[in-house]
Amino acid sequence: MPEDGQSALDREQAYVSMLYQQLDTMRAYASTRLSKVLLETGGTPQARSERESFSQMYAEDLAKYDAAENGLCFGRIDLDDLEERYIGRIGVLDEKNDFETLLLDWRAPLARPFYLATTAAPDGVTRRRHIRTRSRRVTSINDEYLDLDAAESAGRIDGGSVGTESALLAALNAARTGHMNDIVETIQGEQDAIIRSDHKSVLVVQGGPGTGKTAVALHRAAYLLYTYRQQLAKSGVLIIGPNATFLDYIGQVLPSLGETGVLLSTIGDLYPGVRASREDTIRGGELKGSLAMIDILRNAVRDRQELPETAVPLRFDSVTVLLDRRIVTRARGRARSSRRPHNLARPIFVSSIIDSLADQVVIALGENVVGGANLLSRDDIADIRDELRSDPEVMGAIGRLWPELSPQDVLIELLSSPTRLATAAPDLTDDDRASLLLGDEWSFSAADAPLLDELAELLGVDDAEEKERADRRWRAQIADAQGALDILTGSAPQDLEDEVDPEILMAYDLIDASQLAQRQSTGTRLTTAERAAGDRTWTYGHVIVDEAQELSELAWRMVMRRIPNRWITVVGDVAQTGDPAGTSSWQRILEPYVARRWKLAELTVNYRTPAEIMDVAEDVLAAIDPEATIPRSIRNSGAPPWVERVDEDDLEAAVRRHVAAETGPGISAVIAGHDLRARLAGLESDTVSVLTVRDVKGLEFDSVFIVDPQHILDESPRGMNDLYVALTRATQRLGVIHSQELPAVLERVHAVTR
Ligand SMILES: Nc1ncnc2c1ncn2[C@@H]1O[C@H](COP(=O)(O)OP(=O)(O)OP(=O)(O)O)[C@@H](O)[C@H]1O
Repeated sequence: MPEDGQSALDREQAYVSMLYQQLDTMRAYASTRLSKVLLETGGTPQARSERESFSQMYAEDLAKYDAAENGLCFGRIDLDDLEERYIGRIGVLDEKNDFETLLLDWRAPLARPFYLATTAAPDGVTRRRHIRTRSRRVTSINDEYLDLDAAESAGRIDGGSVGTESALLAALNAARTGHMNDIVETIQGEQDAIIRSDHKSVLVVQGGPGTGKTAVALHRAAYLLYTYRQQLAKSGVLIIGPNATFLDYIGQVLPSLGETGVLLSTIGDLYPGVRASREDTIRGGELKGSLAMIDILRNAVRDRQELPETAVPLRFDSVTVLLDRRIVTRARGRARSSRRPHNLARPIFVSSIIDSLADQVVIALGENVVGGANLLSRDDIADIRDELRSDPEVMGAIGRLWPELSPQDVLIELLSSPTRLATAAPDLTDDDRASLLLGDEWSFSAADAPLLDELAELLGVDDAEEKERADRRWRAQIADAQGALDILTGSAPQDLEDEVDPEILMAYDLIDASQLAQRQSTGTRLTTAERAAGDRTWTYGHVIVDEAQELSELAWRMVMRRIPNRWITVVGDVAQTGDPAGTSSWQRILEPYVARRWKLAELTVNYRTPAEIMDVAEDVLAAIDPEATIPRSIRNSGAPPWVERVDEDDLEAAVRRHVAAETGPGISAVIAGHDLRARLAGLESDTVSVLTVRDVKGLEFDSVFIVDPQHILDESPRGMNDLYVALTRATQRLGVIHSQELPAVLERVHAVTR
């Protein structure tokens, strides 16, 4: 007998309530265990370290349960063998009933037909049910029948109090909040294939605006962490986004999926200890991202390996030695021919100079004292070298010729000195060099981070002393652990002392001192993401680059250093490239790293922007690339884009009027060129942002107002791409307000002037 809407709702409510009860039980268990572990004190070092890993595990479980609270269960599939599978944010098992599955984690292979089954390829699924909940209450259900028999035997496919709007359209039409939501309930087939792709090299996800590239990238991170947990928990996953606003916008998605072990960063913040706080000029940023910078930086480092203009006399003991060009040239040649990075080649330079100076001392002593030089033993000469090495004047003079350098020092000095820059970059024009110079403000821009990273490679870190200290610390830790094990063994029952019962395991049988020391030190360590963030040489298990078209060639080198296994998901749209240093071809950018061994996956449906707006955007896309195809919009909004011309003086008032007319729920953006943005900043409020195109990359708003689009075109060599990005940010409404001529590519908006 067909199930009516109300009884279907009641039935699902009963099931969902049972799942929440299970969730409460799981939560109570984790919380009790956590408090118990936290209350315990003392015990052996091993017990302490076990407690720490348990408390971390229970805390993570609790965070996962909290994240699953909203929309715990959102779907169900019925299979033709009458099996029913409920799909949700986490897996729930029935502990009292042979660990039977009550709820499948959306990432589990058995949950996959929920996303993939279609009427053409039902994959055994007869019905897919979307279950929508608010708090713990089931508010509606929406069924799709994948085979006709099942539809007919159900009598009514949709109707009554059962959901009347598909879950996908409901999600797409919802007012925006300024934070991205997860899409686990409505992942589409072409997206699912990418999220679960088992491709182990570079996977490029190319798709037009609004096709869900970012959503897919984030869900792929969650899927990979779930599927390859062992492998990725230690090395971590890095997600790179275009700017801090964007990272804030997507920041909640992974925690809502119960995943915390991911580092989100911009390129500008990827170099540890440096925060980008300055903006380059367009030409400056473009140059900084180009491969030409590698030679310039190499020259800048070589420029710091100096020869003295005239010989430097140095007083040592009773003699004077000369640090002359010949000695320094030879030492520099030796150090350079070692092909080591600057700081690591420095000891070779220093040794060579010390040897030459020691020779001079020996000769001078021979001249001063009868038979002096011959009287010196090998040990005496070694002492002379040691003394020269500890002489501040001598070491100061050597240090000025081949100083120990940090990437920050080299970059600041290069970009603040026209002379140094001219020496390092003789091939650049005067204008280009001027575009690189810092002026009065000595701070870093986003494009400086890859330069610092490049310099860190050219300079190397002479960490021999730090390593020696770490070694000493490690040996001390092992000695402590050994002591702890000795005490444990010493406290074994007396009657076992003489004849240890081979059946009774002693501490030594279970763990040796170095393992114990390791456990103790990992117990106090930071999370994987925190450790990775502070370590320039960290290599990740997987890297996801979003808005990847914006990365410069040097930024790619920086990313690739962090992922030697090349397991990368690259997400972007070459038609949206705004940065002049960005890319218009995936092959060109990836070739040096993986040749042609990368795979392309395409997304073709636009979930964000209504068809009316995409009609306008299509003309702009054709101007960027006549061959490109625009993604198909999944819905119409019924609100055609409009345009209004006003006098220059009325511009601000007109924008204010339109913004004020937005009274419904949701958020708006006013998008303008750089200078205009500053003029319009006063319009900002909780629901209105005034932004440049660079700032709106990857974001979306219910309503978008573009002000004087000609400004946007004029402002950058990639102005047309910027306009395309601006046009495709709206989920509902688009308006253009202008005082300058309207660009010809926007004629279609003209046609619908209101
Ligand atoms: N399967 C889906 N179910 C529900 N919403 C979806 C789905 N796919 C995408 N969306 C929504 O569509 C909007 C656009 O997605 P997203 O920002 O990931 O697109 P994008 O391709 O990265 O866009 P752009 O290149 O313009 O930045 C978001 O609001 C996202 O939540």
